[in-house]
Amino acid sequence: MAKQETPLMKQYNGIKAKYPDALLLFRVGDFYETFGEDAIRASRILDIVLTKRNNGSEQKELAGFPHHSLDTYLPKLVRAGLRVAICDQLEDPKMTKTIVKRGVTELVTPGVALNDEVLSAKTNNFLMAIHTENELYGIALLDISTGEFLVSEGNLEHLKKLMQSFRPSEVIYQKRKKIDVSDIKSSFQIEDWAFQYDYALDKLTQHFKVKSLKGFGIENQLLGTIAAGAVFSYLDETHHFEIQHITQIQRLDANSFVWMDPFTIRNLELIHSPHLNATTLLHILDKTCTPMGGRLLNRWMVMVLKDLEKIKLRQTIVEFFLKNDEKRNFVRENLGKLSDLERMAAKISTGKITPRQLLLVGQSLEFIQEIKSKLNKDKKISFLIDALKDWEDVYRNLFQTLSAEPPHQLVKGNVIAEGVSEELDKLRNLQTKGKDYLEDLRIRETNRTGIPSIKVSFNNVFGYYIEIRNTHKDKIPEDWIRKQTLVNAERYITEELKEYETQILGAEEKILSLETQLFQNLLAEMLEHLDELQKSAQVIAQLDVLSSFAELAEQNHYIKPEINESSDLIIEDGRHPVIEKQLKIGDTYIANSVSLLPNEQQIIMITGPNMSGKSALLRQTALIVLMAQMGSFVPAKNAKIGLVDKIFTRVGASDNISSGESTFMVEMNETASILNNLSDKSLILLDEIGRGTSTYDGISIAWAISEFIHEHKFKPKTLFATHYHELNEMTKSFPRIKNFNVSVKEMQNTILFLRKLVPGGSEHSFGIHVAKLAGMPEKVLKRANEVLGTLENSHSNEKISDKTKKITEENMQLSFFQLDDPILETIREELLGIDINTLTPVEALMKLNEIKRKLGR
Ligand SMILES: Nc1ncnc2c1ncn2[C@@H]1O[C@H](COP(=O)(O)OP(=O)(O)OP(=O)(O)O)[C@@H](O)[C@H]1O
Repeated sequence: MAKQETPLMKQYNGIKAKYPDALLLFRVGDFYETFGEDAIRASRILDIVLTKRNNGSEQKELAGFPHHSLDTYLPKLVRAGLRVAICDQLEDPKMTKTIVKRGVTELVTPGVALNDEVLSAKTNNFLMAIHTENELYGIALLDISTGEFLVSEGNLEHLKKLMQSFRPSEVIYQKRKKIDVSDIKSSFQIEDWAFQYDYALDKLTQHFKVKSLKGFGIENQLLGTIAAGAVFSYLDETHHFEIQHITQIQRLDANSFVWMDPFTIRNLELIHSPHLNATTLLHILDKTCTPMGGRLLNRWMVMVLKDLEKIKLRQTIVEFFLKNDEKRNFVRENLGKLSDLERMAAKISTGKITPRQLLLVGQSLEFIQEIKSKLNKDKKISFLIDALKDWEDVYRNLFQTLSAEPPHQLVKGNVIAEGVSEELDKLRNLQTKGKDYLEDLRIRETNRTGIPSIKVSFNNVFGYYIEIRNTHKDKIPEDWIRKQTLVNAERYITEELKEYETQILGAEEKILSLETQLFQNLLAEMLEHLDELQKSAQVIAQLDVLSSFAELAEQNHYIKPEINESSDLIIEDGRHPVIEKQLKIGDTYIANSVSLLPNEQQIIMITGPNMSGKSALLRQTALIVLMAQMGSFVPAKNAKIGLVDKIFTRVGASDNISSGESTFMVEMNETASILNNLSDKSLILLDEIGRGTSTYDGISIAWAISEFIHEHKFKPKTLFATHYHELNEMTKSFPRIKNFNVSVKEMQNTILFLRKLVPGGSEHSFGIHVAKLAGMPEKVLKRANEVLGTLENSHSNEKISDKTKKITEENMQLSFFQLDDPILETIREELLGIDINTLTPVEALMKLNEIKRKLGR
C-alpha cells in the first residue's frame, strides 16, 4: 500500500497549487526549501546541492539554503527571470503543537522588485501591462522602486517603441490575447477579470483618492486605464500593499516627443547597441552624479522634446552651469553625496528602509538645502530651485531622533539618539550600569572564593553564568548552581545573577520595542513628506542632468545650438559624438557641414567609396538634432536647428544581416511606412536603400523613393547615402536634390580617405581599393580591375548580360589561372557562374574573401 504524504508535504502541495507559475521558497525552520521541479531549477541557477528525499511513496528532489541568505539568493532567481513566492512560517513554532501555519508573504517578480540587489542604480525597472482591443493598445508602466507610473495608448508601433525605450523587465497581459512579447525576458498572462474598465476605475480612484481620472488626463484613455488597473491587480496578487509612493499617473503622450520608429532607436544606438561592448550615445552623454539623474537622462534620450520653450529652458540652465564653473562644481560635488531619494521614498512607503538609510536620507536633504542656498539668488534657474522644498526642519528632526551611527537592522539597537525618550534613556542606563554591576559581582565573587580567573559571560541557553577553570573546582561555594561542564571549565549560575538577568533582559526587550516604536513614528512623519520628497528628487534629477550637460559641453567642446521653428537644418562643422571619442590617439575627427533647406536643398545625395564615412555623417546629423532637442549642447562649430518632429532611418538590407531581419522585403516595408508618415518637420536618413536587390532594381527603387520625397508636399529633409553614382543624374530634373560626396584622394593605386563632404557627385565606388585595404591577393585585385575596366568601357546602353559575356570571352583568351590546378579550376567555375547583374558590392567582397580563403591566403 502506498504510504501517505507527510503533513508538511501536504501543506506544501496545497500552497504550491496556488502559485503554479512561481518558484516556491518554503520556509522550514531555519531554511528555505524548494521541492521537485523548483528544486531542480533552483539548484541550477543558485549552484546549490540537489538531493532526493522520500516523501511517502515517491522520491522528491530537494534543494534549500539558510533563511539568512535570502538576500543573496533571491536576486539571482529574479534576475534569471523567475517569479518567486516566499512562503514563511506565520506563527512561532514553539507556540504550536501541530504543524506550523505557513503562507506566502511576498511574490517577487522581475518587474515588481524593491530589492537593491535586483535593481540597477541608473536604470528603471518597469513592469508593463498591456491591454489590446481592435488593434489599439493601452499600456501602463510602473517602476515600483521609484513610484513612477506612466499610462499611454497607441498602435502596435507605439507599443513596440515603448517596449524598446523602456525595456520592461516583465510584461503582463490578458490570458486570451495574443501579443508578441518575444523581446521581453519575463512575461505573464493574467486572468481576464483583471482587465475590466469598471474594476480599473475603482482601483485607481480609490488608490489616488480622486473622484475621476480627469486630473491625470487619462479619462478618455479607456484601454490605458484598463492596463493601469491590471497593474494594481498584479500588485495585490504579488502582495504589494504598501504603495503610497505611487502618487500620480503620468500620461505618456506619443505626440509630445520626437517620433522615432523602433528601427531608428536601435540603429542610432542611443541607449543600447546590438553589438557587444559597443559605445552608445548614452555612454558619452552620461556624466550624471546621481542614480536619479542617470535614470532621467535615459528617459530624455528616448522621449526627446519638440516643444521649443521647454528646450530653451533646459538650454538656459546648461548655459548657466557652463558659465558658472564654481557653482557647477559645487552642485556636482554635493549631488555626488546624495542617496537615491526616489528609491528611498519607495522604501519609506513600503517600510523597507533601514535606520542607516533613513539617516542617509537626512544627510541628503541637508546637501539639497546647501544646493538650494547656493543657487537661490540666481534668477535664471530659480524656477527649478524654488521647487525644492525647505528641508531644514525635516533633516534636523531626523538628526535629533536617530543616533549618529544607526545600524542597518533595527534589532541591532542604538537606533534612536539620547534625549529622545526619557524611558529609553533610563533603560539604557540600566544596561550600561549593568556592565559595571557585572564587573562588581565578578570582583566580589573572586574575593569571596579566592578563585583568580572567574569569568562572567552570557549565552542564549543559560543566560548569564560564571565560568571557572576545573583546577579551582574545590573552591566552589555552596550557593553556586552548576549548569554545564566543559573540557577544562565549569559553568555556574547564582540567585543574584538570575535576578539581574530578568531585570536586564527585560530592559533589552523593552529597549527594542521602544526603539522600534520610535522608528516607526519617525517613518510615519516622513510619510507625510513623501510627495515633496519625490518632487525634490525629480528636481535634483533635472539639476543633475543639466549640470552634466554643461560638464559635457566643456569637456568635449560642444556649442549651444540655436533652435527655431523653421524647417531648416544647418550644421556647421558637425562631429559624430561617439566616433570622435573613440579615435586612436593622433587621429582627429574630420568635421563636416550639412545644410538641409527644404526650399533649396531638400535632399542631399551622398556618394563616396565604402568606408569613406557616409554612414557616420548620416548618423551624426540625427544625433546632433536629438541632442539639441534633449537640451544638450552639440558637437559642432555652429548649429541652427529647425525643430524636427520625426526622425526616420533606414539602412539597406545587407548592412543589417546581424539583426536577423535583413530581407529586402523588410527594408521595403519599413521604407514604405516612412513614406506614408511624413511631416514637414521630418528628418529622413536613408543609407544604401535598394542595395538588397540587383543593381538595376536597386537604382530604380532608390530613384523612385528620392523622387517621391522630392515631390512630397511636406518637402521632408533627407540625407541619402548611396553607392549608385547613377543617382547623381537626378539633379538634372529635380532642383532640390543636390549631389555631395565624401572625398577621397587617389594615390598610386591606393586611396586616402579625406572624410570631407564636398559638393558634387563621385565617379565610382572604389570597392576594389577597399578590397586591397582588406588584404586581398594581388592577382584577384588585378583581375577585378580588368573586369571593371571592361564593364566601364562597354557602351552604357549595352545590357549587363552582354557586358559579362564579353568578360567571359576575354577570359577564354587570357586565363590567368593554371587550369591544371583543381582548386583553381573550381574557382574558375565559380567565377564564371556568378551573375554580376545581381551582385551587391558587399556580396562581391564576400565572394572575393571566399576565393582568398580557398587560395589559402
Ligand atoms: N569624419 C570622420 N573623421 C574621422 N573618421 C571617420 C569620419 N567618418 C567616418 N570615420 C571612420 O570611418 C569608418 C567608416 O565610416 P562609415 O561606416 O561611415 O563609412 P561608409 O561610407 O558608410 O562605408 P560603407 O559604405 O562601407 O558602409 C568609421 O567607422 C569611422 O571610424
